[in-house]
Amino acid sequence: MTKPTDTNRSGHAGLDTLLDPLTNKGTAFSEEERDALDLWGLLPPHVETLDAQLERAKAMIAEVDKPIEKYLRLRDLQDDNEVLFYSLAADDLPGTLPLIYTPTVGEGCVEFSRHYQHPRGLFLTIPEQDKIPEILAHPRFDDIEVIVVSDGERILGLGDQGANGMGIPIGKLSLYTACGGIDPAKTLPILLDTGTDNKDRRENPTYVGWRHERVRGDDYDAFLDAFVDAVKGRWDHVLLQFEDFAQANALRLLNRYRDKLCTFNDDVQGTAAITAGLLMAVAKSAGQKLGEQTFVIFGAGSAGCGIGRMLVSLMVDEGMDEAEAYAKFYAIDSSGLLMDDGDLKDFQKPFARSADDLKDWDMSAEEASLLDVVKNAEATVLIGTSGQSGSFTEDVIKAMAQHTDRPIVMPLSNPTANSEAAPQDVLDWTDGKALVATGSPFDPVCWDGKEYTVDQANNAYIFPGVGLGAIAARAAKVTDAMFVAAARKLAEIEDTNTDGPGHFIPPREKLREVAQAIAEAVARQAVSDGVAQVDFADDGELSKRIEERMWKPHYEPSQGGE
Ligand SMILES: NC(=O)C1=CN([C@@H]2O[C@H](COP(=O)(O)OP(=O)(O)OC[C@H]3O[C@@H](n4cnc5c(N)ncnc54)[C@H](OP(=O)(O)O)[C@@H]3O)[C@@H](O)[C@H]2O)C=CC1
Ligand SMILES: CC(=O)C(=O)O
Ligand SMILES: [Mg+2]
Repeated sequence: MTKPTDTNRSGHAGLDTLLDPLTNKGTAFSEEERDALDLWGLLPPHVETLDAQLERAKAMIAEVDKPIEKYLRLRDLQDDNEVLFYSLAADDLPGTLPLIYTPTVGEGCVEFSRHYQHPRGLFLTIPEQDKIPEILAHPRFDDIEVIVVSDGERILGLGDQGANGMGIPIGKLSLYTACGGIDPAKTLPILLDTGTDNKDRRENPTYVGWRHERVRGDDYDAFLDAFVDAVKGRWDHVLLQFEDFAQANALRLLNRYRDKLCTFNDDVQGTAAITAGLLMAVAKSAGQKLGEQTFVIFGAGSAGCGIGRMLVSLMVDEGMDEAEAYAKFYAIDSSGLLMDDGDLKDFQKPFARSADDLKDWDMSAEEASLLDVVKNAEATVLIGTSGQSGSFTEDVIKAMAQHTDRPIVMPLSNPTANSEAAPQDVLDWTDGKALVATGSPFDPVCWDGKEYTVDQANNAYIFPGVGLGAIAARAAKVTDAMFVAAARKLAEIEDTNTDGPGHFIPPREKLREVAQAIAEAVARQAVSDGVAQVDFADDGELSKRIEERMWKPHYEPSQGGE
């Protein structure tokens, strides 16, 4: 998160080394290092290896039961010693991910203020807008390569968490390092504190954010512009990932900044790529085209419509006319099925249906429930990006199974409690016919006496690789084609297994290999799109350069030490 500086902050260089999580090795400082850094007395005498520290850290996490307690211990570890934290993540990625990421990170955000202790990342607030360039100018940020920024307004499916949303940029960047191999010293989480409309947060005595209603309109835009200008002015090249902005801002800000710097919106574009990648893998395994499916998107917001747009572009690549591809979709928001005479947002309009489309239905669009839409549209793919727990009910899922042998059900909302359905239920309701992928991790499901893991369709499969590829290529901007390249690569990686709920993307254990493979595809696409600002002699050099930049947790000899 921060770059160690040469400045002697506490007046004791050794103590500064211990207090900085990027340089601290704790009990692993050798005797020579203890001499050189004047650490004697500041540490217990026994010198440990990283492996021994790891065993102790694992035991410390294992001894508490609740995920939030494990999360808090892991966050403490990260703030104390990043090498040890990432060693632990590497040791058991599938086990660590649900703690440092969805679902537990959601609770971590809700509880963020109550547990706030250590500084990590930057809180930039509207009242201090003029100070942004000065704050970013500090030499400790010279080497930053990846920033994840949120304004905390749409944290997973948990709504406005204000400054508590900082847990998300921290969690996403932990995955950038654990999966994408980005050196933690080159990552910077940022929370733009523009107030919160969550009264519970604002009025809670422990709340650490700016106790002000959300600033909107021109003042919000001016603040965002000031921030983006400051980022552009500060670094020759940096990747800026927007995360968990509310619908009114997500796509709007993406369109505002996407041609100005290397930036993307993970909820819009990363989510689209994981969903499209998985659906392409399904189509490939069935020898079908995407265009043979009929899609219902339940939750026609940033993520849902982002998914729809990418699927349309892929169907057009398959040879379908664009209007015909849009006609494959039925999209629903909290007001119901999107209709062309309705009050729609611009990004929703291409997905709208006409009265003529519904002429054979027994009810009006206003009366049509999700069940009615699924039945009448004969949906084969049901995507949930609504944040509404349990909305894929038994009758909805059974209705799908009546007109397709292999209903594809994707309850993508996070965290787990907000999932539109539980995979075991979906399997039970369809006599094991449904293919299921969820946004948050679920326990393995059981069908016909066999246990199956469930694919996790989460943008964690995409953003670490896209980010790594974009910075390796020093991409001036992130093109849509780079996300399509990521989706296509994902679809290529894994041999699929159509048993039970299906298995179409690599398991979480392989997220680092996935990120590396995607990074190569993305960097290659950046070159062919003319946005790369470095040359690669050939594909081999591109792969080598990406592999070489992937940081692994290890201790460097400390200055003056061995
Ligand atoms: N698996 C993954 O990788 C990802 C999952 N997600 C998840 O997707 C969810 C939505 O995120 P995002 O798209 O950014 O949020 P948005 O607020 O942009 O979209 C939510 C959509 O759901 C609709 N909705 C809300 N309530 C209902 C309801 N009762 N019936 C029908 N539709 C409803 C909203 O309608 P309206 O606008 O009318 O309120 C809106 O269209 C979150 O839970 C998030 O965690 C997001 C990104 C990645
Ligand atoms: C995964 C993710 O980005 C979200 O739920 O917002
Ligand atoms: Mg998100």
